[in-house]
Amino acid sequence: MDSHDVQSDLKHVLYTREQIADRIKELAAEIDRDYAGRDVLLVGVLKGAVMVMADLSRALHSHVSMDWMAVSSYGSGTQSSGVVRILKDLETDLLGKHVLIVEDIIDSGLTLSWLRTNLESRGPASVEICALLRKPAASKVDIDVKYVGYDIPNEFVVGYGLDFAEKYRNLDFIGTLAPHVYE
Ligand SMILES: O=P(O)(O)OC[C@H]1O[C@H](OP(=O)(O)OP(=O)(O)O)[C@H](O)[C@@H]1O
Ligand code: HPA
Ligand SMILES: [Mg+2]
Repeated sequence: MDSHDVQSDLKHVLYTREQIADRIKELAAEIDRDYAGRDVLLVGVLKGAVMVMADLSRALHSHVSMDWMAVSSYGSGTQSSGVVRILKDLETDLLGKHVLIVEDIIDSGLTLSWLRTNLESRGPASVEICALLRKPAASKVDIDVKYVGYDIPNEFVVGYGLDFAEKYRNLDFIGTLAPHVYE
């Protein structure tokens, strides 16, 4: 195949679309149980969390609203800069709301640690986190994450919303990137 063949950029598949769908249904069942009788505001973190948000929200039976925030700490590299910038803020007033932050991945944890503190300062009734992936070995800060899909090894992953230099977000599975792509 030519140099645009996506498969040749990947080392291996970590989770298939079926595995992701099953895990998201399990997380949704937990969330429905925990938030029974309460309205939830899902806050999706653009752009990585788009796929998780779309599938998780449709697997939930609770009443939910959705809003979006865009923050950036990575630019086009594979290492977090640690400097978080708000690129787009929420449109919703968080006062008295039960907020559930929806993320694709916790890597260093710097993005979510900063975001949680930021949202907690806006007077919500509660703030919890749901992240599909977490890399325990890469953690630079302790964060209390209530819902985690999978703990994964410390390798750069792409697909299902996750990018490398804005590519691969549209893959319907999660895979690890072959080193030749970023070295
Ligand atoms: O735990 P951390 O080390 O902070 O990394 C995790 C964050 O980095 C990625 O987003 P990025 O800033 O690349 O933006 P994107 O979602 O638009 O890809 C990812 O979607 C998380 O938001
Ligand atoms: O492993 C990753 N892949 C894609 N985006 C990311 N942002 C933080 N970690 C990652
Ligand atoms: Mg990214």
